[in-house]
Amino acid sequence: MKLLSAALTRTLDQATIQAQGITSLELMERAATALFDWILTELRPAYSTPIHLFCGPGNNGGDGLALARLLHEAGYAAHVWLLPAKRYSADFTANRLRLPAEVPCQELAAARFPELPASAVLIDALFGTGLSRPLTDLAAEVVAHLNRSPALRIAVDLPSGLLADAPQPPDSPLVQAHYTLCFELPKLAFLLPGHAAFVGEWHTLQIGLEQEVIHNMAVDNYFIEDNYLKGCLPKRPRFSHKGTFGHALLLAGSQGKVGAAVLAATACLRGGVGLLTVRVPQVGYAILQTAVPEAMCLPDSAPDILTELPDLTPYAAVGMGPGLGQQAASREVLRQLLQTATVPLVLDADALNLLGANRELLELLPPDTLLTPHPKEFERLVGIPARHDYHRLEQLRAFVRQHRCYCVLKDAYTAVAAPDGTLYFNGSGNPGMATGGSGDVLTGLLLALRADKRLSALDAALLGVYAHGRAGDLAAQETGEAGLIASDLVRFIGPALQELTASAPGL
Ligand SMILES: NC(=O)C1=CN([C@@H]2O[C@H](COP(=O)(O)OP(=O)(O)OC[C@H]3O[C@@H](n4cnc5c(N)ncnc54)[C@H](OP(=O)(O)O)[C@@H]3O)[C@@H](O)[C@H]2O)[C@@H](O)CC1
Ligand SMILES: Nc1ncnc2c1ncn2[C@@H]1O[C@H](COP(=O)(O)OP(=O)(O)O)[C@@H](O)[C@H]1O
Ligand SMILES: [K+]
Repeated sequence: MKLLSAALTRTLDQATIQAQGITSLELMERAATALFDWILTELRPAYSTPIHLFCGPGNNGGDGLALARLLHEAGYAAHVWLLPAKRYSADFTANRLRLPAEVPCQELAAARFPELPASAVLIDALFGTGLSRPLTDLAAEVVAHLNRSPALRIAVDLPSGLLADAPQPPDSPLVQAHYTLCFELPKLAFLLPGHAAFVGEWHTLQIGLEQEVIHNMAVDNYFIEDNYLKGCLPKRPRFSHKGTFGHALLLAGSQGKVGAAVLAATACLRGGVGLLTVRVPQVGYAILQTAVPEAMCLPDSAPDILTELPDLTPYAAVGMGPGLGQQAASREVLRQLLQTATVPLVLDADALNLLGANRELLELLPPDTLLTPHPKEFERLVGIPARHDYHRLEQLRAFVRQHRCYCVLKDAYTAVAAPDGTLYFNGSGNPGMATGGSGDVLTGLLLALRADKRLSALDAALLGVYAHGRAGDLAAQETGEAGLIASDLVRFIGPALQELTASAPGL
């Protein structure tokens, strides 16, 4: 699913209007009807629930006015509050005129804000994608008033005050919505950590925008939908053998962190790898052989850290990093790996920290290497703290272009960056995954998918990131979010991958 800028959204509106031979007012009516349907099915308000709609001067306000009419016609208690302005959009005015006289409709004034008790529902239709500058004066006061209320706040299209695709000036007034309901496609702004407290839970409502036009739009941000990857993992051929799915090598673990190697190894096996060899220091040998009997173990000669790179000839992919530590000897193993590897690499955790601390190593990254930093590791990799969430995404694009690599920037909405700078945001997963070892599981899973020659680097990254989150969602159904631990993720990798597997055999 594409993520459109505000400008592209406007283009899409106009193209839909032309292609379908409808008026912009009819499109607004579709939007209002979709909002109305969602409110009725999801919130099921009582007829007596006061629904206060705060409407701005543009089409976002027009949506609010049309929704107020629909609610009133269905017997609900709609109250409209208008933000006075010098100019109003044509569709705002048309819907203002269509509002039945019985619907209470007043202009907002600083001295006359309505009381908004906990029992009320507030619809924020002040500003949407047309916001051109931060809110000030009366609009800012209204936003503060809405945020003070204990009532449920629902934002239409965007929480008012949020700029659609530009960084937010610090402390600018912003509605803190519990729900944000937008049309057809989500917005990039919803996926950024700094906006979570304002966007709340977001939903997309279908309003019949032209799919053909969306299809032809060039964008560099995508959202991975639930059904997008279904069937993308090739079915296993009947006569496959363990060589079909590749032999992976995992370099992981150090004194006190052998568990990271165990988690990554079990995840790699559950990810469908044919064979797995794990390189751990001596301290990890018995642990690994006991905890993961399916994996072969090739212990390093050093007692507590990795100091030697094994012969890479047998392996289809190599993963390095979980629990590694950052000793100089391990750095040299990483250097040798980068200099000699001719197969796909997956680098995580301390392998990334070593790259960040020894930036000359970045020049050695083989093309299509997959890196999986969390934001702090990413900051160490690029060496410059991001000024804001959009800046971090710019840094991410620049990084993958410069190093011709894939980078999985892990977060609530993990971004998979391809070497051409395209970003794919993942929506699966839940806060239960914010627990030690979740990232090690992802590394193991991605290593398995990179060892599978049937998958491209991009498909492996997208499938792995999505399946990791999906495993978290399946696990949380059993354990709850608080009780989820990384080994639960491993248990659900199989079911998550099964959902993504093609039903028919590939060629
Ligand atoms: N496909 C879709 O997605 C569909 C979208 N639809 C809806 O249209 C909405 C976009 O409507 P829109 O373009 O009229 O913009 P909107 O956000 O109402 O605001 C514009 C007004 O605000 C003003 N203004 C701006 N900044 C300001 C400030 N800081 N302080 C004060 N004023 C400020 C600005 O004035 P100006 O900047 O010109 O001075 C102008 O008057 C979209 O979010 C969705 O809800 C549906 O109807 C149909 C399908
Ligand atoms: N709130 C969340 N929603 C979805 N996924 C999450 C959330 N918090 C963490 N995750 C996922 O869990 C993993 C955590 O990785 P990482 O920070 O490297 O953990 P660790 O270093 O402990 O192994 C990432 O894949 C991240 O996307
Ligand atoms: K809004």
